[in-house]
Amino acid sequence: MWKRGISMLSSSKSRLLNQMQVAYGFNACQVFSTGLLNPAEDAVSGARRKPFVTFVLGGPGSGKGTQCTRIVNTFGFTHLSVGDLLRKEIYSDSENGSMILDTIKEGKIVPSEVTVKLIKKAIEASENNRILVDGFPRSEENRVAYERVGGVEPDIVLFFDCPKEEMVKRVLNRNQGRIDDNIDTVKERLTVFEELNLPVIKYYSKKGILHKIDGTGTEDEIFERVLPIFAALR
Ligand SMILES: Nc1ncnc2c1ncn2[C@@H]1O[C@H](COP(=O)(O)OP(=O)(O)O)[C@@H](O)[C@H]1O
Ligand SMILES: O=c1ccn([C@@H]2O[C@H](COP(=O)(O)OP(=O)(O)O)[C@@H](O)[C@H]2O)c(=O)[nH]1
Ligand SMILES: [Mg+2]
Repeated sequence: MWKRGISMLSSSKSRLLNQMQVAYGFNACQVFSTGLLNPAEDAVSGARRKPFVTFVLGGPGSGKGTQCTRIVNTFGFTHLSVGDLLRKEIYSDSENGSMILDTIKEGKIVPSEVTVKLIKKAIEASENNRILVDGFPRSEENRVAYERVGGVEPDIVLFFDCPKEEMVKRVLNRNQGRIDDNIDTVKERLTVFEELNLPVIKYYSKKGILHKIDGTGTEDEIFERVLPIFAALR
């Protein structure tokens, strides 16, 4: 399985992996053959192994999606952006489409039963056993609802810590035509983040699985802070 992943890497990514080998003393084969980041199926029994799940948290515009793309390209994870899953629902014939649209427009949180179902389905459909869940859970209620339905627990949680002013600047410059990238919605989203999402982050910190990452600086500088976290998973 890892061989297929490696063969898809472009030469620039291979270069990065080489740099990582020098910097952190490991190589791609070691990363992909580790006991933690192992193939999706047991070679002998064919049974599905528990995936290695990383939750990626941070305020709006903190750089979650950007850094997830880097992690996917370097470490072969599958990226599940929960915001993207919800946006897809809006444009499908889903009965929840207009409710989801209104909720996102207002900067509030979509009811857990909707989100949890979408995440569970996406994880189960993924043939990869290295998964990034980006942007969930956004509240303690989200977290508990997910645990209740037997969703896969995160092995680690990343938190991109970024000052509010920087997050606002990034969101207003995002330019992806998102209905929630405006000053009124972002203000509400920041309030929701502080009131409802920070307690979840605290919870994972107490559990000892949180990696708090300074989310300021260039994308490259931030990714340099992310690399050792995955390097340590050998
Ligand atoms: N380190 C950075 N410095 C400046 N802009 C960034 C940085 N990281 C991401 N961005 C830009 O900021 C915006 C928000 O980033 P994104 O990854 O979508 O954040 P999130 O998923 O946390 O909302 C995007 O337009 C992205 O290109
Ligand atoms: O678990 C989630 C993830 C997203 N959202 C909604 O989707 C919006 C956009 O989320 P996304 O993660 O795409 O935004 P980002 O933080 O990346 O800007 C949020 O403000 C919420 O309204 C939600 O309700 N639950
Ligand atoms: Mg995002």
